[in-house]
Amino acid sequence: MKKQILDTLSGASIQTIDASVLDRLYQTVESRRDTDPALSHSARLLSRGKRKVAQKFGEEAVECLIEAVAGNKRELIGESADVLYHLIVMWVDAGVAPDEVWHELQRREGTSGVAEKAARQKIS
Ligand SMILES: N=c1c2ncn([C@@H]3O[C@H](COP(=O)(O)OP(=O)(O)OP(=O)(O)O)[C@@H](O)[C@H]3O)c2ncn1[C@@H]1O[C@H](COP(=O)(O)O)[C@@H](O)[C@H]1O
Repeated sequence: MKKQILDTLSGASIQTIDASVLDRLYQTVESRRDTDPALSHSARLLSRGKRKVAQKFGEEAVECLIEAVAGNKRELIGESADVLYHLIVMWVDAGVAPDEVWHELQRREGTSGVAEKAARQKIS
């Protein structure tokens, strides 16, 4: 995935980071499946099962929204990274490949959420 999603302000210079970092993170977590849980946090989480993986994602999401509501931008960035990491662990556990999510996002591109919701309400 080549789309640039984040411009990080580091000191005086702006460093552009590519969203392929998420693809690489997925590959890394996937590769940890059979690693000794003592050596890898991802392996430890995955070994604890689906419920624990989902619980950790939920906890990180709550921590993220707390920082957003408090208006703490720096903390929100850190918590967002935790959420993305734990979401990826949940994808690995569930057998969802990042490409499947990217395709879904691509499919939605250009469709206004307002129009999509209105169309759904007409059907039901
Ligand atoms: N992005 C992350 C990342 N973000 C957060 N964390 C870890 O997530 C943990 C969250 O801490 P918690 O105390 O909430 O979790 P916990 O220790 O399971 O505690 P419990 O609630 O279960 O008791 C911390 O140990 C963080 O270091 C991460 N661990 C790994 N990664 C990435 O995953 C890659 C592989 O890591 P390993 O699997 O450890 O090799 C790394 O190179 C990183 O790129």
